[in-house]
Amino acid sequence: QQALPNVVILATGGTIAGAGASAVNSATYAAAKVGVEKLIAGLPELSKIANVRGEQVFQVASESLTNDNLLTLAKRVSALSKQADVDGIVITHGTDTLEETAFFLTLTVHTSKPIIVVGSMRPGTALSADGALNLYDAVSVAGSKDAAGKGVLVTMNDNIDSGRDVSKNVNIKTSAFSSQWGPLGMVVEGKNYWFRAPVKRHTMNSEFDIDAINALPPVEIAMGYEGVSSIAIDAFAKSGVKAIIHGGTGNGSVANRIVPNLQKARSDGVIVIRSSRVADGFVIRNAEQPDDKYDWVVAHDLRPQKARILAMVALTKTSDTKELQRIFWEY
Ligand SMILES: NC(=O)CC[C@H](N)C(=O)O
Repeated sequence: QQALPNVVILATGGTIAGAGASAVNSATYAAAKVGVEKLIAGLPELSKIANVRGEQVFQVASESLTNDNLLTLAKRVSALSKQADVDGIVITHGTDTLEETAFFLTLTVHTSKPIIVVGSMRPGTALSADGALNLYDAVSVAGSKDAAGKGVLVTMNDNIDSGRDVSKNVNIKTSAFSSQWGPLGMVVEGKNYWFRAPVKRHTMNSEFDIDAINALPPVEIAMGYEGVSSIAIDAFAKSGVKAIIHGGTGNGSVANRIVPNLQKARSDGVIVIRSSRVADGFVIRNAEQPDDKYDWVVAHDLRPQKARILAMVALTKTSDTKELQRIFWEY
């Protein structure tokens, strides 16, 4: 229909495409089973709010996605966003790493058209399945003009969150996704209600462009905890990683016995990025560790898995630690 927006659904798998043996299987089921055509056919309400078509990009549980998958998906989103007959794009995705893909897309796809990443916590076969409404909301937001220019968004549980800020914070409830900075708005019965806008650089305003990125450098994460050894850090450094994200305790603190190992990694050319395993808050430069002296970078408010995404993207352009720190403040 002419008056309706054209929305493309890129399906990648996850619970939103999951199926269980019975309606009471809300947690025991197989992810990534239902194809995109069936997802669309199962939600006839979509045809009232958009001209929807689907593409099956992958059919996987999101914990198994690779860097190559990220590149493939982002390049497809970028190509579609340049088409005059596409007004918005929805990506259906497993929830386990949804926040990583959403952040990657918001850093690298140059468009102001709405891009929405969506998943569900229960398979479509379960009682009170959440996928249908989440997908309806995603298509609705993707087709609305007021969602343009806000970066990649996530619609889960009636909220509209920033793809940069949002994380999976509960692993078993439909209220799984939230951000310490709050949602940008809510979507109710096909209408968007906005309350805030992102201030970090994204999409049109990003210096990174997926059309120019063909490979991502290896970046690994080492956790901090009582009794931590240097085994992981030494192995990562030896393997040739370009950066190590240290998911430290508290304010990004680092056990004194592994500081020399991280210093050695840095002097061998590995970028060291301090983040925190604590869900909320942020890491302050030169607090806990002398970052200036050691030539380390801090991850601002990004959790280790989000810091890894930004590090990979940033390292496609620079390995200068001052530049990397600027990037971590700005994105
Ligand atoms: N709720 C989910 O989507 C989790 C299913 C699966 N582990 C995934 O991330 O794809």
